[in-house]
Amino acid sequence: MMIANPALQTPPRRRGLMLILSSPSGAGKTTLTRLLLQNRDVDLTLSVSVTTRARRSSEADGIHYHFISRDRFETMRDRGELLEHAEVHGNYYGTPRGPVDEVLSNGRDVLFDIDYQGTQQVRAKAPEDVVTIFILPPSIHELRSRLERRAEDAPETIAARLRASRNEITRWTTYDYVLVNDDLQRTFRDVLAILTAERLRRVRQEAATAAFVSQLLSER
Ligand SMILES: Nc1nc2c(ncn2[C@@H]2O[C@H](COP(=O)(O)OP(=O)(O)O)[C@@H](O)[C@H]2O)c(=O)[nH]1
Ligand SMILES: Nc1ncnc2c1ncn2[C@@H]1O[C@H](COP(=O)(O)OP(=O)(O)O)[C@@H](O)[C@H]1O
Repeated sequence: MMIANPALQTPPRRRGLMLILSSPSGAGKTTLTRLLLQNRDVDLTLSVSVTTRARRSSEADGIHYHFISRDRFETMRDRGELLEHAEVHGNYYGTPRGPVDEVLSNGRDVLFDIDYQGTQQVRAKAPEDVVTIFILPPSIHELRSRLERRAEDAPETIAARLRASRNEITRWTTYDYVLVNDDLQRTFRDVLAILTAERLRRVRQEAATAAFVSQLLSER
């Protein structure tokens, strides 16, 4: 006779993880993020940052960023509403804490497109739950071409981002994984492989596996 065990009918979900993508401007974070979010099997929720930079013509408020004033940013920061924040290329960027906490507490995973400063802050707060990937361009020449082809920024903005890219690139050593984004589909497959393996880590499956193992061991 089968005896229903209510604890096994609703196995605990694994811990949610935080997948962080960082790169110099133009290496391909936004493109990879779009591919990840478009894929129905991936099940990631994007953390939508607040920023004080001007909206690009391709961007929508509330989808790519929440575009806010400096005053509003400083209020959010001072009230502790940001999980992390940094000044990048002369603008403020930050991650609203509330939506991230909500997704993680439901056992789901959050995707972040943030810089190395923000990555350090999130890692310091939740070292066990963070998976970090740094995306490198195949060359500086290609990085410049991509920024120019994207044609979203003024020439002086592109020049400033290229100058900053040299410092950003040196941060690769602080990341768990480093990918050279030459062939986009290949990089995307590598990101998926990392995500799949990280989701399967024992520490993230501990509660569900313990419940399963006790069921296995109770079999006669
Ligand atoms: N620390 C931090 N960095 C962010 C956040 N949102 C975006 N960034 C980073 O800010 C930098 C500039 O982003 P963006 O203005 O969208 O330019 P792009 O990288 O050229 O697309 C990138 O390195 C982003 O990863 C955030 O909430 N926190
Ligand atoms: N692997 C790739 N090969 C060629 N072009 C790419 C590749 N990845 C991204 N791009 C292009 O490069 C430009 C910059 O990419 P984007 O994703 O906006 O970079 P980031 O978000 O890191 O600033 C975009 O026009 C994008 O279509």
